[in-house]
Amino acid sequence: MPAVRFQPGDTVMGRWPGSNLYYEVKVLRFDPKTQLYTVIYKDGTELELKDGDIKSLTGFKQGRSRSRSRSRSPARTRRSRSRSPARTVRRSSSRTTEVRKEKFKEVLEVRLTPVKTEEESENQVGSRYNLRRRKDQGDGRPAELEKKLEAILPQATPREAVKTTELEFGGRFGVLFWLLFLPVMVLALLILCAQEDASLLNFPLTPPPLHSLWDCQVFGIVLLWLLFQAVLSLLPIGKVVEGMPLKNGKTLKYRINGFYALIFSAISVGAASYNEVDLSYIHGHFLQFYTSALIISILLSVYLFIRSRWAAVDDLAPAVIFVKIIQLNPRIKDFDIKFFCEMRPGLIGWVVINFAMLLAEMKHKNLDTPSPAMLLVNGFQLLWVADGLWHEEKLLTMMDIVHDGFGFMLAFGDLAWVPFTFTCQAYYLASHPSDLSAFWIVAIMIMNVVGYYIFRKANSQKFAFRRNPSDPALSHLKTIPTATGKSLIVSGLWGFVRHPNYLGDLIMALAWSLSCGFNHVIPYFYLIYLILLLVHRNARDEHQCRKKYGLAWGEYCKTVRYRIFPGIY
Ligand SMILES: NC(=O)C1=CN([C@@H]2O[C@H](COP(=O)(O)OP(=O)(O)OC[C@H]3O[C@@H](n4cnc5c(N)ncnc54)[C@H](OP(=O)(O)O)[C@@H]3O)[C@@H](O)[C@H]2O)C=CC1
Ligand SMILES: CC(C)=CCC[C@@H](C)[C@H]1CC=C2C3=C(CC[C@@]21C)[C@@]1(C)CC[C@H](O)C(C)(C)[C@@H]1CC3
Repeated sequence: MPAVRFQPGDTVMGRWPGSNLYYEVKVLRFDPKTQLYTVIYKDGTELELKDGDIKSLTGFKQGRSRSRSRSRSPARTRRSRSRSPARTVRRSSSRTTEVRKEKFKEVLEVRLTPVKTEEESENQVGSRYNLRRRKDQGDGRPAELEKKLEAILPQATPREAVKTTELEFGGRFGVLFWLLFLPVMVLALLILCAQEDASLLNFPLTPPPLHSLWDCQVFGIVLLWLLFQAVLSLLPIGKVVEGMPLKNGKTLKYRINGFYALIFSAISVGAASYNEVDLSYIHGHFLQFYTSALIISILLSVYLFIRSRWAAVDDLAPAVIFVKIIQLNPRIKDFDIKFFCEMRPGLIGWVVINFAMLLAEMKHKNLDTPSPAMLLVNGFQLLWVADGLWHEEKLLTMMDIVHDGFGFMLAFGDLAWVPFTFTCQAYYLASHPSDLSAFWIVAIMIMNVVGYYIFRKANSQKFAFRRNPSDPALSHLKTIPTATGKSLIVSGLWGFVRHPNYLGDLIMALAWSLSCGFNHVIPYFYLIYLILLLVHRNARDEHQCRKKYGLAWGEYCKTVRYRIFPGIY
C-alpha cells in the first residue's frame, strides 16, 4: 500500500476532475479505505481526489518554471485559457441576466486561475475521460492507439474504493431496523385502513391469520402483472434516448414508452372490467397482494445482490440499505431492471388499484356512482402518474437513477411501498365515508391545480435549463454562475424557495389527504411520508450541492433563503 504523501492542512495542487488543469487546494483528510484525499478548492468546492491527481506545491512549481522557460505557443495558451472554469463561467454569464456580486466574481475569476502542468504541455494524452469523449465523437484516432493509451491510463477504481453506504439511513444498525420496520409498518397501515374504526388507538393486538396474508392465486396475478408490464416496456414503440454519462464515460440507452404502457394497461383493465372480471377482488385480497409484492421485492433484492458480485466495478454504487455495494444499472440485455421498476409496475399498479377501490366502494356501499372524494383521489393521482410517465425521460437525470444503487430499499419502495401505501387513501375511502361539501370540493380542486402547476413548472424549467442554458425561452431567468460552469436559477419559482418542485408536490399531497376528510390520521400517511422524505432528500441534495458548488451555493442560499416552505424552512 503506498505511503500517505499528504497530511490534513497541506496546501497542494489538485487536478480539476475531467481536465488537466491544476488548482491550489487544501487537504482535508485521507481515507485509507478508498485511498482518496478529500480536498477543498479556494472557491469552497470539496472533492475527493486520487493520489495521482495531487502534486506537491514545490514539485509543481519546479515543473512549471521548466516548462515556462521553453517557448510557449499562442495556441497552447489559448487552449489552456478556454478550458478554465472561470472562462466557462464568463461565457455562460453573458447569456443570461446574472446576479453578480463583485466579491463573488473575484473569488471565481481571480483565485481559481488554473495552471497547466508540464505534462500537459508536452504530452497531449488527455485524461481517460477526455480520451473516451474524443473516441465517441469519432475523431478518427486509430483504435490501436486508443487501446495502448487505455492501458497506460489510470485503471478503474477497485471494488473496495466504491464508496460504501454513506450511512444516510441510520448506518449499519439502521439497516436491520429499516429492513424489518418498513414492511411491518406497511402491513400495519393496511390493517388499520381496513378496520371499521381506523383510529390508531383501535389497532388490533392479535396478528392477522396466515390465510389473510398468503394466497397462491394472488401471487400468480402479481407475477403476471410484472410480466405484462415487462412485455409492454420492451415493445418497440416510443423513442430510445441516452441516459446520463456513466463513470466510464459511456451512456446507456433507454426506451421511453411509459405513457403508451399506461394507455395499454388502461385499455386492458377496462376490457377486463367490461367482461365482468370483478376488480374489487383486489380490495378483498389486499393484504395478500401486499405480501406477494413484498416477497417478490425481497427475492429481487437477493438476486440483485448476488449478480452484483460479478458486476463491473464501474457499475457499482452505494445502496441505501440491505447491502453495501450494489449495481447501479442492473440489466438483462437491454432490459433495465431499475428503470423498469421505478416507473412501471408500481406506478401503473397504483392507478389500477385505485380504480379497483372505486369499484369496491360502489359495490360495498351500494352506490350508483362513486363518492366525490373517491373521484377526486382517483382523478388527482391518475394525473400525477400520467404526468410522471409523460415526462419519463426526465427521470434519467434524477439521483435515484444516476446515483443510487438498486438494492432492497428501491426494490421494496418501487414494488411494494408505492402501490400499497400511495393507494391508502382510495383503500380508506372504499370503506369509510368522506362527505365533502361543495365548498371543500372546489377548494381542494384549486389546491391540486396550484400544486400541480408549481410542481410541473419548476421541474420542467430546471430540466430545460440544464439541457440548454442559453435557450431563448429561459433568457428572462436570473442565474448565479458556479465554478463548475453550470449556473443556478435564482428567479421565478427557483427564486421563491430552493425546492419549489417539492413544495408543489406537497401541496398536491395535502389536497389528496384533505379529500378524505378529518376523521382519521390514516389518509394523511402519504402527506407525512412525503414531508419526511422530501426534507431528508433536501438535506441530502443540499449537502451534495454545497460540495459541488462551494461558495456559489452559499450565495444561492443567501439569495433564496427558504428551502421548501416560504417563511418557515
Ligand atoms: N412522491 C414521491 O415519492 C417523490 C417525489 N419526488 C419528486 O420528484 C421531483 C424531482 O425531485 P429530486 O430529483 O429529488 O430533485 P430535484 O429535481 O429538485 O433536483 C435537485 C438538483 O437540481 C439542481 N438544482 C438545484 N437547485 C437548482 C437551481 N436553483 N437551478 C438549477 N438547478 C438546480 C441540482 O443538480 P445539478 O445542479 O447537478 O443539476 C440539484 O442537485 C420533485 O418534484 C419531487 O417532489 C421525489 C421523491 C419522491
Ligand atoms: C420508505 C421507502 C421505501 C422509500 C422509497 C422511496 C421510493 C419509493 C421513491 C423515492 C423517489 C421516488 C420517485 C418516484 C416514485 C417513488 C420513488 C421511487 C417517481 C418516479 C414517481 C413518478 C414521478 O413523476 C416522479 C418522476 C417525480 C417520481 C420521482 C421520485
